[in-house]
Amino acid sequence: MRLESVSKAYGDGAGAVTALDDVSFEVPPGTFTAVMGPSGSGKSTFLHCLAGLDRPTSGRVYLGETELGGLKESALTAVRRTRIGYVFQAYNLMSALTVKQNVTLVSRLSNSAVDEAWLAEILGRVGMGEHADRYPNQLSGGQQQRVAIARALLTRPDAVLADEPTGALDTRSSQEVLRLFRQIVDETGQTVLMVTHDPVAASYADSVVFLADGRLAGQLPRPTPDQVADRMTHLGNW
Ligand SMILES: Nc1ncnc2c1ncn2[C@@H]1O[C@H](COP(=O)(O)OP(=O)(O)OP(=O)(O)O)[C@@H](O)[C@H]1O
Repeated sequence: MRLESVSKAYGDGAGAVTALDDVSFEVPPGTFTAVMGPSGSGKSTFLHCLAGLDRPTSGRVYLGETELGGLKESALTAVRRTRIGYVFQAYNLMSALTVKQNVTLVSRLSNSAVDEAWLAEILGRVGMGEHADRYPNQLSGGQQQRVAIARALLTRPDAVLADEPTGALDTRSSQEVLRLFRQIVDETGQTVLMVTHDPVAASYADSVVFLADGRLAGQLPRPTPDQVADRMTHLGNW
């Protein structure tokens, strides 16, 4: 995944806000990257542009060789549905559906056949194999987030993009989710990109990219929580 000179402005005239300002960045395939920066620095916009959820005002976004800006809406929807998995802070599970039904909902809505063996493997991988018939309100926050991760993995996406996936979780559940992301990268070679405010969460990544005022403000390979916290302190309020 790659951003080339991407800028994104919201609104126009005197009220315009520049959320991203000429950002170029490549997410190396098969790695775990964390995105950090002060509140309002453009982290979610960065993730949304990479994910094709938001179209940049200028610049180009590539997923592999595919330039997302060149795609018609229907083709972009297909890329979003099959090649990218999303995980959000609020797990966004349907309360009336079981774990298994939640994980397969999008496939069933698009009339795609569900590979039961693959579904079982994915549920096992996120540690939810024994809870496949439970409803979300019978699960802890960490378990619900692991269901959301299983849902993101169902189409065997090239990349999983996560916006504050541990923001609502306690320390132990956060650890489970972060270990799972680490495992996805190390064992399947998929790419994970995660926006976070938490230096400990960021330290699970191979590298941290920092944003400030919509611009790239450095990168930290093999981060430790202390190094990340130190960088963030120098970037301002967070
Ligand atoms: N839909 C929108 N309309 C107008 N302005 C927006 C919109 N989305 C984001 N912005 C503005 O763009 C800037 C960057 O926002 P963004 O959500 O990307 O930052 P962030 O780093 O993810 O913030 P936070 O850590 O608080 O979630 C902010 O000034 C924000 O107010």
